[in-house]
Amino acid sequence: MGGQTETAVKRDVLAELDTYRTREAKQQPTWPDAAAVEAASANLASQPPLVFAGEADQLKQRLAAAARGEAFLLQGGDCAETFEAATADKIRDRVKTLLQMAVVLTYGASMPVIKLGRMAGQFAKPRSSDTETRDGVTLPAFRGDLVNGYDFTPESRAADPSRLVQGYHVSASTLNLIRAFTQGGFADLRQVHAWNQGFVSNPANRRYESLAAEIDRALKFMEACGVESAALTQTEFYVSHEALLLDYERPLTRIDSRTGELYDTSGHMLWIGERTRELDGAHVEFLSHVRNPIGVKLGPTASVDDAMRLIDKLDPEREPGRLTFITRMGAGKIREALPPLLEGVKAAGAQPLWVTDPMHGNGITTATGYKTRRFDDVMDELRGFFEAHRAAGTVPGGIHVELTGDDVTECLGGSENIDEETLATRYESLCDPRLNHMQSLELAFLVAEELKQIAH
Ligand SMILES: O=C[C@H](O)[C@H](O)COP(=O)(O)O
Ligand SMILES: C=C(OP(=O)(O)O)C(=O)O
Ligand SMILES: [Mn+2]
Repeated sequence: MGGQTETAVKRDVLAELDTYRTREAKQQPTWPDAAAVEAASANLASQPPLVFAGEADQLKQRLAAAARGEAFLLQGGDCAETFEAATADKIRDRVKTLLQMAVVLTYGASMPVIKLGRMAGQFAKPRSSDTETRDGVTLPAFRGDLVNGYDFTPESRAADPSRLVQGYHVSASTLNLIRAFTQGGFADLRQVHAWNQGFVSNPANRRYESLAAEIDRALKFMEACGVESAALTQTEFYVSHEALLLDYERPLTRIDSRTGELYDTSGHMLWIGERTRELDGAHVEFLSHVRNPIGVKLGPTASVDDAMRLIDKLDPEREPGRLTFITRMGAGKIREALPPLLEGVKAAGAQPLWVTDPMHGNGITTATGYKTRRFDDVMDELRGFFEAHRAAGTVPGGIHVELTGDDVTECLGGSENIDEETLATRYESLCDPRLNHMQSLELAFLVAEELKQIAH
């Protein structure tokens, strides 16, 4: 192909991608200075990709296995990552928590677990309201560190495009550390006890300890038999975030030199949120043009028709692993809302990966103003998810949760029995309440029980 022609082909591919600019993009910030957005965008466009297209393809294959019931997806991390909390200790504790949960699930289900962080890019938030009022003062709502600051001052809450570039660099250093941890020996299964160290002692990690002891024995047995495998010493770990801010996603979208196809290189998997999944909206249009695995959140108002149109638009070829539906119905609604969706999509012959987000349909606000969730509701939605799939004969392929390795008090209940008064002691989230380390392990044990029933 001549140089001229190749340039023309690339131009056409990018022009198609840019169709999204003609569609309505909800939940975008009001940037005060268009020239500064241009400059940030040009800067991002000149940066190296954060992930390699081949890795996104590999994840797609793993997700395809999950959709067939041959693997299980564990997707988790903060609601809103922050620049300040992108420290070695906090990243390590989140990775450790996910590795621990993965061990519990793998052991329970005898199935590979795909580890996918809500990490290294989860910096932009859709909000119910554009503004926040405190003591009679109204300012723009906090939209995530990629947009503005959390401090309640006019300066901090003004949208600042230079944050787009800062977010790229924080994502790069986060991803670098994740890669180092998971490839460099930290994720070696012989560290299964070490991942539990440093966390406050609690019933869930004591239960974990006894499972870790069993795994240890099994590993020693395998070692004695001469079994050696990289699968025991390293682990694949992928990253994902909501592709909300198109001024961030667009300049990080690149043409893959191997295939000439477009990939959004800001993360391995990108998802579309409940508030931005309109079929004719900019987010659906944008992601329809990239080849990464894509998720879409589906809330209780989603119809079979909505789901089928999204499938036709985002996955017209029905490519295995391409599309994940992340349902977030609420504990009180899942048993009514999910079965018809599963049955309708199945009847139409489609096989997306079905994942449950048992967090976002269960939000409540306490009298004292804390956004929280009851751990019991989260567990109840999880059970409802497995029930619905059992009844429909479809595959419950994974979970999507907001969690942290820190000992926070953001969700009510769990075996520590966090109550409304306790919430104030260590409520650190800048957006939604996360499961703490113990609640995350408890949840993993429950899911493992459910998966065991399927396996046997
Ligand atoms: O994850 C996010 C929240 O659910 C979303 O940002 C909405 O939060 P809000 O209702 O506090 O704006
Ligand atoms: C905003 C989120 O979810 P949803 O789009 O399902 O409300 C989220 O995952 O943080
Ligand atoms: Mn959230």
